[in-house]
Amino acid sequence: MGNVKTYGLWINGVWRETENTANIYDKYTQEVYAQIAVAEKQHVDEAVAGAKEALKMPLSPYERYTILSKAALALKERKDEFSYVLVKEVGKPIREARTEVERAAQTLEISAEEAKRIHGEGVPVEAAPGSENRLAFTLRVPVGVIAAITPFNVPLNLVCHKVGPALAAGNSVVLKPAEVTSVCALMLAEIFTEAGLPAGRLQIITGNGSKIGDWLLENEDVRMFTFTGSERVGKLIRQKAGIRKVALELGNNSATIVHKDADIKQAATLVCQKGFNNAGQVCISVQRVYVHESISEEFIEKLKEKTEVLRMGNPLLETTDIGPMISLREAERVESWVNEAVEQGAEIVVGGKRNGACYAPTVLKNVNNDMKVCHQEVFGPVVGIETYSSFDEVIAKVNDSDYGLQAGLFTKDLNLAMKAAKEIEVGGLIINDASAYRVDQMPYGGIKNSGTGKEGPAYAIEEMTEERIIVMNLS
Ligand SMILES: NC(=O)c1ccc[n+]([C@@H]2O[C@H](COP(=O)([O-])OP(=O)(O)OC[C@H]3O[C@@H](n4cnc5c(N)ncnc54)[C@H](O)[C@@H]3O)[C@@H](O)[C@H]2O)c1
Ligand SMILES: O=C[C@H](O)CS(=O)(=O)O
Repeated sequence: MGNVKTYGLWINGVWRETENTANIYDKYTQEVYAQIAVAEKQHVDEAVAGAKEALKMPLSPYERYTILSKAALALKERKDEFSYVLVKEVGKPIREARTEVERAAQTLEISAEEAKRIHGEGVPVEAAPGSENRLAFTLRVPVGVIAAITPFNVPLNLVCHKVGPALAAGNSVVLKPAEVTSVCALMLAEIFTEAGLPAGRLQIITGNGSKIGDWLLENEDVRMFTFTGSERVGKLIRQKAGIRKVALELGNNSATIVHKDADIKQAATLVCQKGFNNAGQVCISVQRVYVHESISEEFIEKLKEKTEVLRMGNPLLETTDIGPMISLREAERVESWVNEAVEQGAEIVVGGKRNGACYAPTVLKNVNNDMKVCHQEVFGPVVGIETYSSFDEVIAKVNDSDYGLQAGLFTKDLNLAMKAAKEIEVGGLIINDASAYRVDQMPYGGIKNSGTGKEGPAYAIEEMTEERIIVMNLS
């Protein structure tokens, strides 16, 4: 472990060593490639206190804009370095890693622009009898100290989706990245320092998720929790946060409909791309595909052709399409769910094999909603296909889910597209693309067990500010 770098906690603008450390593994080779500090309660309290103290020196919207713009630029300049780290700690193929870094820089850029657009509105209180001489307007003020807790799968861009808007809105952030992919988040400390962010505005605490989560939740100086991760942890945070603000971006078992009038080749290409990206470890990854019965054979054949040529292996190679899953345990879980589905009557069209932590991109047909691969979130490279005969039937199937983040629909019929837009219960419907379409300025967030609140800097800023009414008595 001679060349292994150890990262401290980032508190009040300095690196802090801790008694205990944890290993970060290269997800493909399983070698230790870095070590992170493991925080104790006093570190968390110190970070929150420093974050609160930093708020005493407010930053103007233009200062926030400047800092975030510089951070975006610095991230772009270090794209190769960040991409390499994402390959190592996530196991994400290098081409996807580069895309994540580009998107993270865009998220910071959009946040910078939004910092200049935060505004209240005039409120016509003078229309109330007796208030003729009054004038009112709202201000949007920062919430204060925000705790941001993030998942392993998109560990740079999803951190930027929290830190960017929070800083744009004038808050301080205490960030707790996922244990197994903490390094790219820690590297952001250098980016923001270089960009001129005052000490204390961004604190980064690493270590055990449930302990740090509880210490943050116990600290009443944290005024908001913004969480992306599993439904289980999201519910815990919601229970423990009390009356404080909570934004939750949770899981999904995303559906995509391929209707009989769809461009079948386009649908097969996009379902393949968006079902197996990041080995399916994407919250809007295509999981349930509903194909009209009249085109199902042709669609399945095309999807098979596209899937069987995907190359699985070393994520550092330019030619690799699918890298390892985040752990052997996760790959074994996916394998057991697929095997169980097969025992229940599903058929493997392609895939269904595991090599260590790498699980082959897998297409199943004849699936149904009693199978885990349909009704639970797979979070792995598995796409299950079911057929349908009527549009009302397929809308009911899509809605037969505890989740509601995004869905996709391939159809050329505008009327059906609009019917789906009104009736499918999701935060976002993507027409003529698969469920996993996201660009960083759009409102993004789910309903049902997929969470509450929206991301996308303009929308997250709404969540991360309080609306204050100012009423002037002019008489
Ligand atoms: N909706 C979205 O935008 C979105 C995006 C990415 C991932 N996800 C979801 O994230 C999940 C996969 O990510 P994961 O495995 O990292 O999720 P996870 O819930 O296990 O972990 C997420 C974060 O929570 C922390 N944590 C763990 N226990 C905690 C506790 N008791 N209190 C507070 N924090 C705690 C972890 O350390 C980590 O930082 C999937 O369900 C996926 O759908 C959702
Ligand atoms: O995992 C879910 C992510 O939010 C999807 S994306 O990487 O932001 O497109």
